[in-house]
Amino acid sequence: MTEKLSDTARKTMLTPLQETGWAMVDGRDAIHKEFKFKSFIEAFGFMTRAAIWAEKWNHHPEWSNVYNRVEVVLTTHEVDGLSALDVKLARKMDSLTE
Ligand SMILES: C[C@H](O)[C@H](O)[C@H]1CNC2=NC(N)=NC(=O)C2=N1
Repeated sequence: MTEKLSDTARKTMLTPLQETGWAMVDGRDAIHKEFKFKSFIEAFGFMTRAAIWAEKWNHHPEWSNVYNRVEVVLTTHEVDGLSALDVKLARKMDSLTE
């Protein structure tokens, strides 16, 4: 059963993500990050690679793409807030840009 991140988990798990550009969404228990790429094709390729992991983990982002930018919001709808799955997917997305 997916659970909301505890307060202590938030401190230990979200702090490193803030260092890579993730931030809380105002008014939502969710995190967001804008990824910027050299081109539309690079942005779309990132989305394709991330989509494979999202499908594998059955945990999907709320995201939009404008040209070379991808805006990503992560939250867990089942618990109406952040869970470990959001942290996992955020870390994976960061790794897919390297
Ligand atoms: C039925 C399906 O397993 C659920 O709707 C999954 C799909 N992907 C999901 N993605 C996210 N971000 N949160 C969820 O609660 C969620 N639930």
